[in-house]
Amino acid sequence: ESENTDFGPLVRPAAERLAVADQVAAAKYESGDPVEAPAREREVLAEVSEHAERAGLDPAVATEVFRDRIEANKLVQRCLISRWESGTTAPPRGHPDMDDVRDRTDEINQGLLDTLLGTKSVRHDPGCRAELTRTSIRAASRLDALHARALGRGLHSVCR
Ligand SMILES: O=C(O)C(=O)C[C@]1(C(=O)O)C=C[C@@H](O)C=C1
Repeated sequence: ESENTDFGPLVRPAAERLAVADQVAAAKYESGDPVEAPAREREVLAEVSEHAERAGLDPAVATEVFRDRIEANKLVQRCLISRWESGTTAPPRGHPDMDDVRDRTDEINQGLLDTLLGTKSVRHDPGCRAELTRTSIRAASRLDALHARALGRGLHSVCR
């Protein structure tokens, strides 16, 4: 079966964004900063909205999709940090620089926006939900349970 479904380019960077959540969690675990970073969220969403507008994508739609990505990201961070705090799993030893991690997130966001534009017609197709589910199940098989769940959460509003 082909990997190359219409949603592949949308689901892959979503999974990649969640891998970055581990790094964000490690940095916050170390610094004690809260998972929630409202100023950064506003910055991300303003950027998304502006880029969407320029690309001819409904900014409200793009914002909704990215709010889900952010929620998924926070789900992973909260869960990992509580595991590390409770000693369920050993905390990471090192952590990356937060600015580097956010630069990486910006790159992924840009790629995601491009694919949102490229998947406009399939996202409006009545078969969207089924096809999206198929693609995400395949991608989730390479993830642990937490990231698989978060992947689903992050894709809530992809289908119109
Ligand atoms: O940059 C961060 O601090 C993150 O945790 C990432 C992220 C995001 O997904 O873009 C998620 C939660 C924060 O509230 C802000 C942004």
